[in-house]
Amino acid sequence: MSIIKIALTGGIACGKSRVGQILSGLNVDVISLDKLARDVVKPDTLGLKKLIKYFGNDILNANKSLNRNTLRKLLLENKSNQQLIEAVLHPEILIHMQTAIEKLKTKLVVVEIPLLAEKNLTHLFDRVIIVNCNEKQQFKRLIARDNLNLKEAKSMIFAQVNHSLRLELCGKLPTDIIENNLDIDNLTQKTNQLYKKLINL
Ligand SMILES: CC(C)(COP(=O)(O)OP(=O)(O)OC[C@H]1O[C@@H](n2cnc3c(N)ncnc32)[C@H](O)[C@@H]1O)[C@@H](O)C(=O)NCCC(=O)NCCS
Ligand SMILES: Nc1ncnc2c1ncn2[C@@H]1O[C@H](COP(=O)(O)OP(=O)(O)OP(=O)(O)O)[C@@H](O)[C@H]1O
Repeated sequence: MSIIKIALTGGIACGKSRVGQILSGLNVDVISLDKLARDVVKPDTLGLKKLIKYFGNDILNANKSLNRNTLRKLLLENKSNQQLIEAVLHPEILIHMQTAIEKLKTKLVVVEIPLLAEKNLTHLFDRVIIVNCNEKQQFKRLIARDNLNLKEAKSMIFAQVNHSLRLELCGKLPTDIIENNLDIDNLTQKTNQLYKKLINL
């Protein structure tokens, strides 16, 4: 039987990685596309070379690694930068994802994929988990975690679709929603419950 591929998505800072960590602690294979996105821009990669070609050496730190703050600013500056960065990085990220999935021998894999709905990638998966939280929590968590100002936080949130559109765009896939507005214990409890459902599929 082929592996069940479950997309783990949701708005920025709503708690996808936390859910991924909890599932990973339950021995589920979890692949993070944010992590793969870092791998494809390591020094000397084709990904980083292409970004340098478009944006110049200003996107590098003194040690030649990618300055992620600078790339984030460029991405948020205008739509054409965002499209360019995504056109360079997404194909590489998706190849890495397929390779990682092919290596697995388990019953299911969870892929943390922030832009599932935005990039219309639902056809690559069998099911979806959407982690959602209210806007107040989302701002609070994003600002605290990434040390952004309110304007930057707003731009990151508005670079993505909102929850109802995300839900609509994932419409064809069986969907589980985790509402993450309370504490970590509550999130752990909800994730454990979902885990029991998923391993019995
Ligand atoms: C903009 C970058 C440099 C910011 O790096 P940083 O280390 O601060 O954040 P990190 O990579 O952990 O991403 C945090 C979150 O930002 C959001 N995000 C990232 N890229 C995008 C994007 N292109 N559009 C909308 N939201 C995005 C996601 O919710 C993601 O989980 C980085 O996210 C990036 O390289 N983005 C382009 C690649 C991409 O689209 N990645 C998304 C996963 S496929
Ligand atoms: N229930 C919760 N209570 C308190 N803090 C939380 C809760 N859930 C998540 N957080 C915190 O909020 C921040 C955002 O969570 P997380 O990194 O899991 O979000 P994400 O959806 O993966 O974000 P991104 O799209 O940026 O990758 C983190 O600092 C995390 O520890």
